[in-house]
Amino acid sequence: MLRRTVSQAIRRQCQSIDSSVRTLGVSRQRFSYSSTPRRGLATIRPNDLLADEQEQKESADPFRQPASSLDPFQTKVASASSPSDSSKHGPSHGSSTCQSDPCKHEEAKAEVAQQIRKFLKKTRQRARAGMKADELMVKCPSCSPGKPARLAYSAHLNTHTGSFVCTSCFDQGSWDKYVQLANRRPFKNTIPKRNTADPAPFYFAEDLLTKLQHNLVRHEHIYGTLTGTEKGQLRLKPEALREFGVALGYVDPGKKVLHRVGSLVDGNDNSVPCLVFPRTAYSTNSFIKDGEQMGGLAANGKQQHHSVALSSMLKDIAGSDAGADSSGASGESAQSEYHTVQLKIVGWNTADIEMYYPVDATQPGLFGFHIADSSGSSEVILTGHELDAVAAYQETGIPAVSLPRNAYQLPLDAMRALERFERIYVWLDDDHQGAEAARLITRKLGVDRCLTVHSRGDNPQGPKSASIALARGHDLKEMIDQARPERHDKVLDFAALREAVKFEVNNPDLIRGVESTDLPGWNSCFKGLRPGELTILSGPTGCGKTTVLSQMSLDFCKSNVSTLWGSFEIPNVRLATRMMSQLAKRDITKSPGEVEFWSQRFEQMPMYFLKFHGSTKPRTVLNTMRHAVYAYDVKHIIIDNLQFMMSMQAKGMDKYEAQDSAIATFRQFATEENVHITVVAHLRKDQPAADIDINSIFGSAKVTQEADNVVVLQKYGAAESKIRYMNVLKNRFDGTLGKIYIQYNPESLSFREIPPPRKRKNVRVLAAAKKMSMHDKLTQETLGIDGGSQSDMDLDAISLAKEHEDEEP
Ligand SMILES: Nc1ncnc2c1ncn2[C@@H]1O[C@H](COP(=O)(O)OP(=O)(O)OP(=O)(O)O)[C@@H](O)[C@H]1O
Repeated sequence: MLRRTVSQAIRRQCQSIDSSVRTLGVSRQRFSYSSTPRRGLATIRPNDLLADEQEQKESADPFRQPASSLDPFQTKVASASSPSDSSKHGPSHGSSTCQSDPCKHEEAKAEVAQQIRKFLKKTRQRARAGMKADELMVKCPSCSPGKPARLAYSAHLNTHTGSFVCTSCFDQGSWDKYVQLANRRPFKNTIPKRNTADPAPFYFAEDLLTKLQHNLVRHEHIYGTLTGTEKGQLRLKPEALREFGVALGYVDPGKKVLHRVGSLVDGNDNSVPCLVFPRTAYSTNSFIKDGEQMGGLAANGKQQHHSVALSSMLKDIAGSDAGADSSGASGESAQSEYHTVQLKIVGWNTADIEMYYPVDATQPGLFGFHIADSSGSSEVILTGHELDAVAAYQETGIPAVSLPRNAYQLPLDAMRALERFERIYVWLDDDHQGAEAARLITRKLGVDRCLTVHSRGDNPQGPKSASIALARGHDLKEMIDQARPERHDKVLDFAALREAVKFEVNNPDLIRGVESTDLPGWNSCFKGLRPGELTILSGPTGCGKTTVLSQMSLDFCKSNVSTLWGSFEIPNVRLATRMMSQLAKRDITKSPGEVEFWSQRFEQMPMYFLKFHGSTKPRTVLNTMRHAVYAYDVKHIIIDNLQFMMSMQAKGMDKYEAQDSAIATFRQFATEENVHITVVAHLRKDQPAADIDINSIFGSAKVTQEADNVVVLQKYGAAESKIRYMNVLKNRFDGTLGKIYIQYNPESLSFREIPPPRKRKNVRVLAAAKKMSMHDKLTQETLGIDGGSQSDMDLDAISLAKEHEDEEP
C-alpha cells in the first residue's frame, strides 16, 4: 500500500542523478553467521531500489558498532553490556552465575523477556513468531526505519538473550545495540495515522484454503494425475496431499498478479488451473484481529513445539490494543499452532505462472514446516520442489520441507527453520544444476549433518526427482538409505572423480550449462552458462555491453540462476529500470501505470545488486560477493566494469598489475565458490573492428589467460547501425569460436538474434540494398518504401548488405 514504485525512483533519478549515485553508493551492512565475521555485505534487492532518499541518507549514519565475532545466539545480553549500560538497557545479571545456577538462569531469562516486552510495547511493534520456538520477528533497527511495515519485520530476536540478527541488511548484535540503534533512529510509523500500531501479521483464512483444497479434489484430471497409479500418474496419497495442504486455484494468465486471493477460488473461461502450495509458520495468535484473519493448519494433534513463554510474550506485547483479540486467540492457540503465511501458485502444465501471494509474506514460512516442526523428528528431507517433498514424506515417513523458490535458494530464514535437525537429506533434482545446488546448500547447512540423495543412482536414465521416482514405482526408502555425504576434501583421488567422469561421458546433455532462451547462437557456441568459469566481455565504448549483459542476466535469472549485479558504472536504479523494460519487452518509462505490475514480476526473480559505485577495493567487493553466495545462493556474478571498479585502486602498483591481481582473485573465487563470473573490461583503445583480437583487451595477457571465455561485442556496419556481433575469441569448454549476430530494438531496449550475413533469408532486401548505392530510386521501389520512411531495420539490412558486397557471391 505504501509501496514506493520504481516510477517514483525513476522520477527522482531524472530529478537528480547525483543523488541516486550518492544514495546507492552507500555500503553499510555487516553480518556474520560464521565464527569469522564477514564484513561489508552491500547487496540490495530490486525493491530496495525503491527506498526513498531520506532513508538512504539515514543509512549513512556513522553510528555503527564494529563487526562483532560474537555469535548473537549464544551471547548473553549482560555479557555484552557494561554494568552502566545494562542498568539502562539490559538486565543486571551475569552470564556465568546464570550457567551455574539454573534458578538464576531462569530469572535472567525472565528479566530479558520483560525488557524485550517493554521495549517492543514502547516502540509499538506487532512482533511476529519466528522460525524457531524462542524467536521473535521484530523491526530491524538498522534497516527498518522508513520501510513499510510489511517489509520492516526482518530482524530475528532471541527471546532468551535479546540478541538480534537481520536477514535483510544482516546487521546483528546484542540487545543493548538493538535498543541504542532503535532509540537513535526511531521506527517511523508508516501506516495510516488512525492506526496506532503496525498491522497484525497476515494469515490465510481456513475456509478459503479448504475451498481451494476442494477445488483440487473436484478437478478430475489433475487430482487423478496426482493420486492415480497408472503410467504417467504420480501415486501421491490423498492424505499426504491433505497434510501438506496442497490445493488448486485458478489464475487469469493475462493478469498474473493476484490482487485478491479470493479470485483463486472460482475460475472463469480464461483462467488456468494452478497448484497452490501453502507455506506455514508459527502462528502469532495473540495478534489476530476479529474478522481479519482466521484459522490455519493444525498439526494433527502431534507434539507442539511453540513455546508457551513465547506465546505469552506475544500476547503481553500486544497489550491493551489487542485485548479484544486475546480472548479469541487463546481458544485458537489450543487448536492451531501453525498458520499459512504465504501461497506459492504454480501453473499446471504451464511454466509461465509462478507467483506468490502475498508477494511479501509478513512472516517467513516453508512448505511442510508445520509437519516437520511438530514431528519432533531429528531428521528432515529438503527438496527442491513441493511435490517432491510430499512424495518423499509419504514414502519414507521422514518429514520433508521444500526450498521456497525454484531457484534452489536457501534463504537464511529457512536455514533457521532447519537449525534443530541433526540430519538433513538434501534431495534436489539429480542433474547438473541440482548437484551444484546440493553442494552449495550442504556447505551452508553443515557438511557433517547433510547427506545428498541421488535418485538416479548409477543409471543416467533413472528418475530425476523424488516425485518422478515415485511415479515410476521406485523404492524411495532405498534411495534415502543410499544417501551420501558430500566430499569436502581439497584433494581428490581418481576414485572420487570416477563417478563424475562416468556421468559426464554418459550424459553430455546434462553437463551443459543453463541455456539462454533469447540467444540460441550463444548456446551453440558456449553450450550454456556453467558454474566455476570466468567470462570477459569487452567491446568499444557505448556499443551495448551493459545492455546485452543485463538482457542475458535476466534471461538466465528467469531460468532460476540467482544473479548478483555489480554495476560500478551506471547507478542501480537506472540499471533496474532498463532491466524492467527488457523484462516487459517495451520501454517502461513510457508506461508509468505498468511499473507496479512489472516491479512485482521483477521482485519474484532471484536478482540482487551490489551497493557499490565507482572505485571500490577488490577485497571489499570480494567479501561482499562471498557473502552474497552464502546468503542468496548466487550463481552468476557480473562486474561492470573492471576499469571503473579499479580506478584509483592501483596503490603502489601499476594499473596493469592491479588489474591482473583483481582478475586472478575473481578467477580463484569462481572456482572456489563454483559461480560463473562475467567481467566487463574495456578495450585498450577504440580500433577498427577488423583489428580487434584477444590482445585488444585492456590490461596484460594475464586477463585473457585467466578467463575461460573471451567475447568482444562489436559494431556491425555503418556508425548508426543497430547490429552487433558477439565475437567469441576464447572458449575453454570445447573451443568453439564464432560470431553471434544480434540486432538492437530501442523499443524494448533488447537485442534479438539475427542470422549471420551470408545466411540471411531476405535476399530480396539484400539485393535491393546492394543496388541502392547505385540506384536509390530503384532500391526504394524494390523495398516498397518511400525515401523518407526507411525503418531502422531496413537501414541495418542495407548497411549489412553494403558491408558484405564483396562477400556475396
Ligand atoms: N546496438 C545498439 N544500437 C543502438 N543503441 C544501442 C545499441 N546497444 C545499446 N544501445 C544504447 O546505447 C547506450 C549505451 O549502451 P550500453 O551502456 O549498453 O553500452 P556499453 O558498451 O556498456 O557502454 P560503456 O562502454 O560506456 O560501458 C544505451 O542507451 C543503449 O540503450
